[in-house]
Amino acid sequence: SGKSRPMRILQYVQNTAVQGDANSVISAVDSYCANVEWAMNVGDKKGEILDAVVLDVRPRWVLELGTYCGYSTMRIARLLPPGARLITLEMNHHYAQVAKQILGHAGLDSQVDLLVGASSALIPQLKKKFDMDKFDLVFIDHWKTSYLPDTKLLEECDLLASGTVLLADNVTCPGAPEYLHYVRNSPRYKSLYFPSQLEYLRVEDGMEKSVFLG
Ligand SMILES: Cc1ncnc2c1ncn2[C@@H]1O[C@H](/C=C/CNC(=O)c2cc(-c3ccc(F)cc3)cc(O)c2O)C[C@H]1O
Ligand SMILES: [Mg+2]
Repeated sequence: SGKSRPMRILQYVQNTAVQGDANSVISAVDSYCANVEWAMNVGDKKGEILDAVVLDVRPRWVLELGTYCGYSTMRIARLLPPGARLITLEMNHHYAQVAKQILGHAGLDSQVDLLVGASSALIPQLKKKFDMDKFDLVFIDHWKTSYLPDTKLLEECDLLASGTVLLADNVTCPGAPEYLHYVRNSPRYKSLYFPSQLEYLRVEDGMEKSVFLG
C-alpha cells in the first residue's frame, strides 16, 4: 500500500514510531530501509558522522539542501541548541509533504523551516526571509550535479562566514567529482574526507567536510 516509497516510509513511521520521540522515528526509518526497501536517506552509519559534526559546530543557523523524507533533517534538528534554526530546501512537493509529516511525528517541526522550491531560486531569498546573515553549517545532499553551483551561489550571496562548515553526502557514491575538485583545490576551503558506507549497503561512500576560510 502507499502510492510512493516516501508514503510507505511515512506509513511505517506512523504505525511503529513513538510520537514525539525523534530517535524512535529515526530508528523506524532505518529499519524499514534496511529490511523492506532501500531509500536514499543518509542512514545510520553516515548519520553518526553528521551527528558528530552538528555537535562539534553547535550551529545557530543550519541550511540543508535536499530534504527528501526528512531523515537527515531530523538527525540535525534533534541535536540543535535552543534557539537554533534549520532551514531545509526541497523542490518536490510530494517529498516535502511527507517530510513535514515525519518531522511532525518526531516533534521537531518547531526548529525546522521547510521551503518548497529549487535551491537556486530560494538561496538568494534566505537572508531577507529569515533576517539572518550567515550559515554556520550547510548539509548538502540534493542532486549531485547541483552541489557545486549551489556552493558558488552561497558564496555569491555572502551566506558563508569564515569557519562555516559544508558537509556533503555521497562524494564517493554516486559521487560529486566537480564539487570535490573545487573544495579540495580552492584556497578558500580546508577540506577533509570521512570514509563510510552507502546507506544500508556494504558499498563504499563518504562525506566531505569543508570549512570556508573567508
Ligand atoms: C536543486 C534542488 N533544489 C531543491 N531540492 C532538490 C534539488 N535537487 C534535488 N532536490 C531534492 O533533493 C532530493 C534528491 C536527492 C538526490 N540524492 C541522490 O541522488 C542520492 C543517491 C544515492 C544513490 C546511491 C547509489 C545508488 F545505486 C543509487 C542512489 C544515495 C544518496 O545518499 C543520495 O543522496 C530529492 C529532490 O527533490
Ligand atoms: Mg545522500
